[in-house]
Amino acid sequence: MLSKEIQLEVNKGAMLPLMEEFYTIQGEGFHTGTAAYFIRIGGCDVGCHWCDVKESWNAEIHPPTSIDLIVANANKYADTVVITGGEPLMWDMTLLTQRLKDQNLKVHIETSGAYPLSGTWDWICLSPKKNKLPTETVYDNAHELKVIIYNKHDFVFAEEQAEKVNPNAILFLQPEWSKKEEMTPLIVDYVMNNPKWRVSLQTHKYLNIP
Ligand SMILES: C[S@@+](CC[C@H](N)C(=O)[O-])C[C@H]1O[C@@H](n2cnc3c(N)ncnc32)[C@H](O)[C@@H]1O
Ligand SMILES: Nc1nc2[nH]cc(C(=O)O)c2c(=O)[nH]1
Ligand code: SF4
Ligand SMILES: [Mg+2]
Repeated sequence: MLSKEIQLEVNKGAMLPLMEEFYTIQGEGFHTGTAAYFIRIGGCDVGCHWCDVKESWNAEIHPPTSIDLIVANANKYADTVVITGGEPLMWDMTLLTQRLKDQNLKVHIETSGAYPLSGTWDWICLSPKKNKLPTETVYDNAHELKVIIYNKHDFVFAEEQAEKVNPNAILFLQPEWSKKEEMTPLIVDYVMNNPKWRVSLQTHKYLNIP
């Protein structure tokens, strides 16, 4: 249990349950191949059975950390910060993104969109999940839509999500890691037949980097 004081700071978004921070190469989606400082915030209740960071789900095991400390660390690295999780939009992102932007950092988010949009973002990567669909504000503001393909039905889900997202969003299909041998060839065929989509791979896993 957090003390009342710390709980109030977390509610304001002045402290956040920080799981890890690391400087790496963005492995996925539109910005693949570019250096970025990743900030992983704990807490997620979406429950994807194939999630590759299940250790992030329980916010209570990740220490509430002041955003001043998070920003000071981020500022030492590249000019781009990626906020991920867990599900970062479970928390109020207003203060964290303001402080990062005050340092002239570009601020990106990886989100399922399952919670209302908070914060000011240079890039929003929306990766919708069937269990808990995105809110309207995230569909309207996403810069990219990245749908994970675990089985054939996920192509149908991907088309439904493409109908809901704003028309400027760039569309990606990304194989679920454990099914990649089976799904990647289907994605390749799908993109050739439906060229509004692009392929996204988890390239950091091939590069053996975080
Ligand atoms: C771990 S999630 C954290 C951010 C947010 N909760 C979300 O789902 O977008 C980061 C990205 O990894 C993707 N992802 C998670 N597990 C994966 C897996 N096993 N294979 C492929 N992509 C995966 C998610 O869809 C999301 O785009
Ligand atoms: N290198 C690298 N790129 C990523 N892109 C999205 C990631 C995430 O977990 O949100 C991720 C990650 O965990 N590592
Ligand atoms: S929404 Fe993201 S963090 Fe949450 S379970 Fe799904 S992939 Fe994992
Ligand atoms: Mg990851």
